[in-house]
Amino acid sequence: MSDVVLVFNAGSSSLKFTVFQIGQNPAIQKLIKGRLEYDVDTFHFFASDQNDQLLDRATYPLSQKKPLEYLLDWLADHEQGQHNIVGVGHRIVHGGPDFLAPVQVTPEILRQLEALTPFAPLHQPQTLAPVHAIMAYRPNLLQIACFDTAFHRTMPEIARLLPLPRRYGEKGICRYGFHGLSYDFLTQRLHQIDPTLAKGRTVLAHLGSGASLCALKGGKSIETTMGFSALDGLMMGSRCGMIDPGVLLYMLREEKADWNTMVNTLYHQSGLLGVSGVSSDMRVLREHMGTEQDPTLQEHIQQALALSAYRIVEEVGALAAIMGGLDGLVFTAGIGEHDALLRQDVCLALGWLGLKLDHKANESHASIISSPDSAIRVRVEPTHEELVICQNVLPFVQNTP
Ligand SMILES: Nc1ncnc2c1ncn2[C@@H]1O[C@H](COP(=O)(O)OP(=O)(O)O)[C@@H](O)[C@H]1O
Ligand SMILES: CC(=O)OP(=O)(O)O
Ligand SMILES: [Mg+2]
Repeated sequence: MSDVVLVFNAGSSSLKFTVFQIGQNPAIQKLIKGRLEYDVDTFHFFASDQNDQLLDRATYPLSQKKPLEYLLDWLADHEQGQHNIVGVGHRIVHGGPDFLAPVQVTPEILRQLEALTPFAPLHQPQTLAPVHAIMAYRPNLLQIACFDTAFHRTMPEIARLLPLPRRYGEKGICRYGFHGLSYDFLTQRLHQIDPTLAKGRTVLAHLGSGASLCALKGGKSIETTMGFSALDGLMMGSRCGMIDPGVLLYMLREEKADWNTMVNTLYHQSGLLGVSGVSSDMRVLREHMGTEQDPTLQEHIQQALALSAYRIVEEVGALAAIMGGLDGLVFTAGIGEHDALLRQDVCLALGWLGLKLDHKANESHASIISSPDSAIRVRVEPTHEELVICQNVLPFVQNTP
């Protein structure tokens, strides 16, 4: 029987899970990887083995089965006494001002994490759901919470402050930053493959359904585009990103918008979806670009794609200014890893900084996509938040080899 760690990575568009075998050589080895995706009234389940071969897939109406219960039952069936789960690691989106490192979840800690829900009203319940499910299913299992906010604990005080009356800061209303598990992975990876970028002035670009940039200087986060909430910064799949607060005041006063309407508009109806009127999903937009017959829709899709790249360029410039220059740019997550056209739009617009794109390398999603004489090295690196979570669980597991 082998010892395994189960990792949950709950995001806005899916719940990813990985089963890692822990041992000596290698210390961490992926055994099973899978995800749950949600539609309006159905969920889809996928699982693959260590060689990425499909093990199982299923679709059920949400009225018939609860997705997390289905996943835990599937894992129990699949385990069949082969694996001993020694710990469960979770991506928790918000650690607030106090949780700056991974922590073992107890009922009291869980209450404290739930109390942070007003800071991340959509993400916090999503990322805590697997914790609740495991507590109900196997209450004695070791559970470790790993925080998206923790990597940004190195941001200077000035980057954390919001220019609001002091009483807001005293309530924890300040800038935190997110996607920290992904940035932690990329930083570790850069130390292995490109120490110059790991130690230099590098922008890490996590471009998925949620998207943000991190200014990494000397191996530490000194600034990031998300702030108090995961709504700030870049334009995203269905989130607006940074927006003039005057627009919110207009919605409140002129449209008499209530909290639900505001949340729905800003989190679910904006971004790529809002501007294109077609989809929040980059792949769908790229497909439509080639086939859309309606000229107005064509134009709207084009504008959504252009605005998305424009906002990235704007924010890379801002982070370069904060770091006093730019040595590297690293693209990651669903869009960053796979969408060569967006990378091209961003890199061409940054040509004034001396960035030179190697078009062939970019089109083939090579690891380095800048040309050798570029002043800025541009890389494409798959992220692996689950691995960082597993690493964080190991010190808590007693008798770890
Ligand atoms: N081959 C691809 N080309 C373009 N975009 C892609 C591709 N694969 C995934 N994406 C985009 O990546 C985004 C999802 O990124 P991901 O990192 O998986 O998000 P999350 O972790 O937030 O669920 C979606 O917009 C999706 O369309
Ligand atoms: C913090 C955040 O935006 O997460 P996700 O990308 O999973 O939505
Ligand atoms: Mg993600």
